[in-house]
Amino acid sequence: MIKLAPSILSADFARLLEDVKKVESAGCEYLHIDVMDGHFVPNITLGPGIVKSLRKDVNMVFDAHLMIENPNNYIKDFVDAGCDIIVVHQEACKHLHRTIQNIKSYGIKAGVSLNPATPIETIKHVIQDLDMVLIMTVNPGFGGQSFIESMIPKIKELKEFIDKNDLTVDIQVDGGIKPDNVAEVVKAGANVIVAGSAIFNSDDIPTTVELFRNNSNL
Ligand SMILES: O=C(CO)[C@@H](O)[C@H](O)COP(=O)(O)O
Ligand SMILES: [Co+2]
Repeated sequence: MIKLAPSILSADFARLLEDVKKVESAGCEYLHIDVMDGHFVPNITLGPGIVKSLRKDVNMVFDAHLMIENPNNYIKDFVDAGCDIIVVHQEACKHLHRTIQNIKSYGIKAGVSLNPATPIETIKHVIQDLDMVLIMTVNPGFGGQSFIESMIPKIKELKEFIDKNDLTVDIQVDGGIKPDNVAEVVKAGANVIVAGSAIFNSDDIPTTVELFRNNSNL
């Protein structure tokens, strides 16, 4: 069974709560919150204040994808805002082990994200502490980009590593995932599917969500 995580980057920020309620009532499990600082990635999005406001009216699992420099300095703010999972980028953490422990010290789930060019090898010594690994299937920064096909063997490699070492770690994929390629990533081993433009730009969100689920049933 996959978990669907619509990315709010493609929501209408002027109608954010209204849009989020649409994906919640369509049965999506996670709300994927893309936080960008204009340094780690060129784009700027939102901070913990907006997350805190949404938290009051939304019951989905809040999955924060921090695309920011020095994420360790902001973990507490996002925990206090109500995040359930915090994902940091391997490339943004000088002391990745410390940041993972910091996230877990608040009793929430910790994840690490890998840019397309970053090998699985770089998280080999911390993966036993993780709840989720995020394989970026586009270069981070923007919604609506094309899926990078060469990430399929990377997802498979991660899945094999997890199974071989008897770990319980979710594999999240993010970027360019649509109803017509979801089967491919699920077959490779992904079980948490981020989709921004495919869901929020759809005229019929419940039908699109159903299509994602039907197509991922292998
Ligand atoms: O983290 C990011 C982009 O950096 C993503 O979460 C995107 O927002 C996904 O959008 P689509 O590619 O599904 O439109
Ligand atoms: Co994201």
